[in-house]
Amino acid sequence: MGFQIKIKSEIGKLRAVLLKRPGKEIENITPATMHDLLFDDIPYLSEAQKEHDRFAEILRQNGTKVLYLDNLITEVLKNRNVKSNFISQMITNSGFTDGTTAIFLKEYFSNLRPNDLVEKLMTGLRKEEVGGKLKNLRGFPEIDTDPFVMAPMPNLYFTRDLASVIGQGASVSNMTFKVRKRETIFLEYILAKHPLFSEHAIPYWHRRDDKTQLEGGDILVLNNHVLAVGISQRTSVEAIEALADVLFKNKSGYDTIIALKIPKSHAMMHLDTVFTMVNYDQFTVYPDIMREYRKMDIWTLRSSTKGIKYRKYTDLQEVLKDVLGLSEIDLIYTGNGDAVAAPREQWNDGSNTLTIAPGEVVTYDRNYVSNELLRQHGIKVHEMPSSELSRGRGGPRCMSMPLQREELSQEN
Ligand SMILES: NC(=[NH2+])NCCC[C@H](N)C(=O)O
Repeated sequence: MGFQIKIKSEIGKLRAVLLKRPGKEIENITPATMHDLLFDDIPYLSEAQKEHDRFAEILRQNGTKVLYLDNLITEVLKNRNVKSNFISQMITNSGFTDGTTAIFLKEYFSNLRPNDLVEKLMTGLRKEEVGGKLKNLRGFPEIDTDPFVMAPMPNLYFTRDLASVIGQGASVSNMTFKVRKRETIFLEYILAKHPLFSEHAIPYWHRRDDKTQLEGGDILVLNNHVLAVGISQRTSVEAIEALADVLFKNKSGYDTIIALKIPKSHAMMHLDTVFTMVNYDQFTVYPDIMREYRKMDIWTLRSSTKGIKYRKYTDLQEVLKDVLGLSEIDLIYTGNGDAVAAPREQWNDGSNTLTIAPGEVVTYDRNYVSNELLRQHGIKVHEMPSSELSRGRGGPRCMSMPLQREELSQEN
């Protein structure tokens, strides 16, 4: 029943994807915490779930196998030893390295069935749920203003950021912000222990405890040997160097990285919020990332016998042509580059397309200017509802982690 993870492009027909349906963790966002939790508003959960279910349905209708993160981790945790190690890791990573709270939490979580354990960890653990039983200072409600002993993980529905499949290997992220750091533990256990994946040994290009900071939203697998990686709020230049080193020295198939510097801001936290690939020679791009016509800071890192070779570019179109060996590149601007529509639609992830086959994408319906433009450029657009999910600052690409795509017959 095992299958091999394999991603050799951004656009090959999407065969299998990992999603997380938003759950009760969303209801544990408050005005006081939303900023730290990386939200700009509090989504209405039941609508967000309906929107997400429609997303999954569009994917299934188009031949994609949809796997859910919570189901997979629940299956993994049926093994008692694995469950015990997993609980310890979650507790340590929640800041309880030792002492009576850690001991209490270990026992508390060990007594939960795998599905309840998963739900509780994702939703967060309230003081009042354990207060009476937690017989130390932490158990007193007055000890601080935080209602949680363990914080919720509302960003889990952005599965993209937790890991990326590159070729036939995986890069598990080291998340920038504390509130997202524990999310990757789920991924690490799923990839290492779930029977679906454990049949084929997975090479790792990056791991969650690697020192360098890297998130999946910054990685685009352009073809079978070229990656684009954002130098961003979430991915450091050191991480890109380390990734290049591992990919180039191992049999990854990857010999070229395009590193693109993007603004370090919340609206553009990852490369995929401003740049995605939708066809062999077509890309969406948010024009404001360019200083002037097509200009930005871009470097290529190429594998050579003397180590990594660097080249600086300033023209996005030129670097894409060079590296992909194409004579023309079609850049499709978010909001048609309009002074108002472009930033408005970028804010709601108008550039964050999930490509499900060459020239075929899933987008948010609210970005109607960008969607219309994509259609004018010959792209087939499947629109999904987006009032609530968009409040988390992520679109269809952020909400999906591709596990397997069909290889392209005509590799560029
Ligand atoms: N791949 C992406 N663009 N993901 C969007 C993540 C949004 C999330 N609220 C965060 O700030 O982390």
